[in-house]
Amino acid sequence: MQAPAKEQNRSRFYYADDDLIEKPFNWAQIARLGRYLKPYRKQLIPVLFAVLLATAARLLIPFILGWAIDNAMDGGRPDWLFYCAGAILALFVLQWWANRYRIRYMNTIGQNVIYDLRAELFKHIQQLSFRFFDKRPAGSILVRITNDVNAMQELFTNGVINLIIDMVQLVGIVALLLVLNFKLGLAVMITVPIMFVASTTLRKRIRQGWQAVRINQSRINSHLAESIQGIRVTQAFTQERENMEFFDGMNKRNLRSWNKASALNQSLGPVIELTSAFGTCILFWYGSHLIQSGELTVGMLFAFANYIGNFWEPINRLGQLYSQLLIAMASSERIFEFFDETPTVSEKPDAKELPPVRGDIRFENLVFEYEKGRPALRGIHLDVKAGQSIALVGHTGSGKSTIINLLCRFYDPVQGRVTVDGYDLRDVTLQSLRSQIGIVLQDTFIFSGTIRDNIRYGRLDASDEEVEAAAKAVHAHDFIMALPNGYDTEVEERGSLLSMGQRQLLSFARALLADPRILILDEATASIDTETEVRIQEALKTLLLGRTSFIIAHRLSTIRNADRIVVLDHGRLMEAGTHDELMLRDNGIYHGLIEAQYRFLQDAG
Ligand SMILES: Nc1ncnc2c1ncn2[C@@H]1O[C@H](COP(=O)(O)OP(=O)(O)OP(=O)(O)O)[C@@H](O)[C@H]1O
Repeated sequence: MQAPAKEQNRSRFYYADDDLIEKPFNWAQIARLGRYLKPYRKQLIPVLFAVLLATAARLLIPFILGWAIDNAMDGGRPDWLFYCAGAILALFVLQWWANRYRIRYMNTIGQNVIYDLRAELFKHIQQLSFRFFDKRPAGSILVRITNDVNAMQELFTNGVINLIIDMVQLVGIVALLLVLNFKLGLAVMITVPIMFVASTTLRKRIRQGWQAVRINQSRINSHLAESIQGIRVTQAFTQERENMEFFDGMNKRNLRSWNKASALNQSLGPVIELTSAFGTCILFWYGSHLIQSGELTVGMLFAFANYIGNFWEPINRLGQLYSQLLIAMASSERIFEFFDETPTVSEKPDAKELPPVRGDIRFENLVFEYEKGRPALRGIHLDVKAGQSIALVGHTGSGKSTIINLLCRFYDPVQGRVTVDGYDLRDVTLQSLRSQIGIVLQDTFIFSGTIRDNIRYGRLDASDEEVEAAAKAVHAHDFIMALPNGYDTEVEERGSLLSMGQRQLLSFARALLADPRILILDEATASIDTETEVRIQEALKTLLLGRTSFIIAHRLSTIRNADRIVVLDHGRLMEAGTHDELMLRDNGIYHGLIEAQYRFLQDAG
């Protein structure tokens, strides 16, 4: 199978951190994983006890059988056979009961561990700063929370306990073999080093095979997430075929890597089986010699053969467990990498609560860069009085959103500071700051749920009356009532069933309900009809009343209505003033921008 050339040429969905799974087996990581079991110590003790009980029962059965052959059958006491059969039956029942208990409780513990892990990971990711998300596509984050956590599930429900069962069984059998007949015990164990060498060389290749599988799967998932999120763009640009080809290439590569890893994995079994057959040959050859010399009974040879059968099984399974462990190690390493990520914007230990603000805001000589050496803001100085509305204007990439990002403290400035009512943002808690800032984004985020839920997102304890009052104030009530179930209409995820203007009005209602002193508005760029424009402008007036507001403005009407217009260019504040003041500067940037917009509108008309 040849992967399409297109896919091979591209490095899309290749993440530098995929390479991380090349790291070797790591005990520190196992210990770190073990910490997740710690809260369940008490439940683990009876499970371990059940494991011991089941193993002891299992190991006793061959001994009883051997004993029965020597003493009941050979020894001429066939009546003892009845008791032996009874004992074996009792041991089987005990083994069955202990296994049932173990499986049930271990599943619960495993699921609880996964629950804890997932919850902790989600909580942690929510706290991470914007910088973290700048570096990673949403798909790769998604893969970690779903795939990598799921990969751990098998480890915690079956892996850990099987490891313990196999170890206990192995140790038990070795001890029994040596006690029953030291010489024969040693002889059959000659095969162990052979098996060890054969399986360790295979193990490395198996591990690399599974690593390749995980990388390929993670890419497929990232591509899937991106494709589904961007399906509209794909269809609009009729890129389905090329997307399919690209996906097909990834899918084939995944299939190939899976087949290879799986074949390697399965080759371990026959190696073990061959070695175990060799062990059985030694057993019968050397065992019959020992019987002839009177050092071994037939019954004990029978017991030995049984133990040997039970001996290869855990060794074989340990090999499989090892690959499972490696898969889980790779996943856990990627999960821990997230856990080790600390928010770049963090609260000081002595951060104060920002009291209810008036809304005086100062940007003092603000310098900021997203990437070193590429300043996005170069010395911004701006004084905003409480209640003023500021329109931020400038070419794309001039730094408008960056000012907002710093005001919300999504990032910290490289130089200078931002103050609200005289408080440096770095001295107050994030919660007390952000809870007093309302943000209305250009791409209004509509969650799945009802219209009412979506407005209430602004203030969760708002009553139905308050929700409706907010909707009325921003003129959203009429269109909501025209929907099939009014306020209880379910909106699809991201509000795809609502128009752009309707989504804007909903987000205004949401912001009004939250009633923040400081409001940030990223105005939608999409053109809307004049009637909606008028409605939105009226809604805006209600929304902005008495708040300090920053509007990344695109519509002329919004810009003109602002108390002050701030013009940015390449991260510098170039002009500030009212519309009339700025229009007086014939060669000014603002003057140029407005002229250009008029010309555009005239041409379009
Ligand atoms: N997350 C980021 N990582 C790296 N660079 C960024 C990031 N966000 C913005 N930039 C860069 O910072 C500069 C300012 O960007 P900003 O988003 O503030 O511009 P803007 O004026 O809001 O543009 P637009 O009107 O297109 O939204 C640009 O050069 C941009 O490329």
